[in-house]
Amino acid sequence: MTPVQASTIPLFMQNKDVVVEAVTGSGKTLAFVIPILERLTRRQEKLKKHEIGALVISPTRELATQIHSVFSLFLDSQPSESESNEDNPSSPARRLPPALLLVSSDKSTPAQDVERFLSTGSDIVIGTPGRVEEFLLGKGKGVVSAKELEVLVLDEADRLLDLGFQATLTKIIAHLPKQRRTGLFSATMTDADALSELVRVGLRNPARIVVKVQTKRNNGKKVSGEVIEERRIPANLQNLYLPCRASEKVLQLTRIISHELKSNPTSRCIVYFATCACVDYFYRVLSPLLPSSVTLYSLHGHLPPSARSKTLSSFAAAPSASILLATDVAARGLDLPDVDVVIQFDPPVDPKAFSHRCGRTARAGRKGRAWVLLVGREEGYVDFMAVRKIPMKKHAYLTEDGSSVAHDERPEDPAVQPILQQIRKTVLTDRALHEKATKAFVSFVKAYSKHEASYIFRLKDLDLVGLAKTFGLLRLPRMPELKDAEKAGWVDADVDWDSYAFSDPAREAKRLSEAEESKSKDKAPAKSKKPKAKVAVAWSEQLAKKEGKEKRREIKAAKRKWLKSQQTQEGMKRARADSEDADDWKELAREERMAKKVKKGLVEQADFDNEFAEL
Ligand SMILES: Nc1ncnc2c1ncn2[C@@H]1O[C@H](COP(=O)(O)OP(=O)(O)OP(=O)(O)O)[C@@H](O)[C@H]1O
Repeated sequence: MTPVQASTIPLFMQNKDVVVEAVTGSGKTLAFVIPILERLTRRQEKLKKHEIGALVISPTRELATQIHSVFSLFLDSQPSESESNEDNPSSPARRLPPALLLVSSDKSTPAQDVERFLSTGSDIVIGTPGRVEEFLLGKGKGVVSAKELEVLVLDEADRLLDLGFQATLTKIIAHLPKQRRTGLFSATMTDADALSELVRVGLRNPARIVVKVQTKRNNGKKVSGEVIEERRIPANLQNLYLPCRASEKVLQLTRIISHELKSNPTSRCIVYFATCACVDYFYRVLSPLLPSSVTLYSLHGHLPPSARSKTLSSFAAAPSASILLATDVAARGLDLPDVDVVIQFDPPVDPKAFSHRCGRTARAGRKGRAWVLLVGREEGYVDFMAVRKIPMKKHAYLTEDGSSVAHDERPEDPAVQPILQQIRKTVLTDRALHEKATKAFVSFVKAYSKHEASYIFRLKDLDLVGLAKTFGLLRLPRMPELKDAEKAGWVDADVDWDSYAFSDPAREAKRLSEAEESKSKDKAPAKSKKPKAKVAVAWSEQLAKKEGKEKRREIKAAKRKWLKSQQTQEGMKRARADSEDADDWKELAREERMAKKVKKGLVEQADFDNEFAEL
């Protein structure tokens, strides 16, 4: 057993509630899987077909799926009931039915989940909060019985609570019997978290298990020469930060990858980006910048569930040099085999995610290396993390020939321009890439403004022009943050915007017909540019119009109020951030289009104000 298993399993078996904090990759999953199996196989009475005996809730579908497969390893290899009795007639152990997985998927609806449950009679249920709620209190209400439930486990408990699932969890817990064992597991159950959340999730007199990692560190000063350092990351993890300019981030990313591949040509690596749009974009433009042996994969929350599952299994099975570009959807819990390197293009918005991201490597005693790129005053993050017992070591800037130089006082790397040209060359092959680039850039800036360590990550310090270079933008997007920014060193790409085409024929045809339409509108007699003459409107119609406007205003106000109330649930806000980004983006584009029409006199200012003043 690993240390966390040796300390947790006996306590969980002895009717103790547990709160377990142990570093990533230390074996927490088996620390609850084994007691659950032990308890259920040793029950005096077999559970009835509609009864469940154990429930495991996890924050993401990927993680729930992984936990389900760990249970399946045991459940699929049980001897048949007659076999086990022949071997050991006195053994009370009984055969358990397959475990049930409840996650959102494009293959199964909540109603089908209940049907599956009734056909298999599962004793163990694993799922994400929404689907579990639906199973116990929605479609499965009155069908599924939790009366005999013995164990509840909340895996990545701090994340579940951060994500704003409190209300859902409270409802689920209220539905479970009080005589049960509850376990909270995570690598980041800090004291404050644990204590405040314990009450909420209804643990009773829990045992707190904290497995610490201690390493010997030579401080070079004392005579004894060695001090013991406590850290919240695995002992075999080499945790590095690399300072560079904003304009050099992609360059350094590619050089780190090449550097790693040089020492291990079959390296597997995960690169974390801030948003789904960034993953989507860099997945399309990074390939030509990397050695041809590398295969890229992308994983983020906007991909359909089936695509996410397929990517994960292909990456896990990939025989050689493979790189997974991901958002924090892949930060926690995933036990991907032999990941050697983790690179963070940018530290995560939630500082807790930092150690989880790093922890996808150096698992179960294996070695691993994690890198994070830091720009300017972001170096303050190193001290910020050190206080949280996550030490980092500085790595010098990587040069073209693979050697490294000190970052301080260094002029911008001359390779920035060639790499910018190379990315632009790729972007120019498809107009859709230009859209993706702009969207990724804007989403990055928005995500940056949401960093929880806001005194380190300040929007006003962000070198937007440098960043635009690293993203390989063709031109700077129109956004308020860039209005007063210093533009020295920026040159728009030389693009013929009229002929710059989408590679998708349908999109290109649409673009051309729209361009044609707007050309013919421009050629139309000037009368179309004149403001529309006011037509006398009956007072009843005016009233109806006014009422309509008021109603719309009310709806918007209610929407704003609702949004505000949601924003109080910090985590939920973050979870939605990406999709909101997309909506905001659309809304901004619409606003810009209408503003142009106002300028041309095609739309009245009052109508514009009515539409957008409240946004
Ligand atoms: N006793 C053991 N001996 C050897 N390997 C083990 C043992 N227990 C677990 N492992 C392996 O260690 C790896 C990490 O385990 P697990 O995924 O449970 O870590 P974790 O602590 O939950 O990590 P995270 O916090 O990242 O979720 C897995 O591949 C697992 O199979």
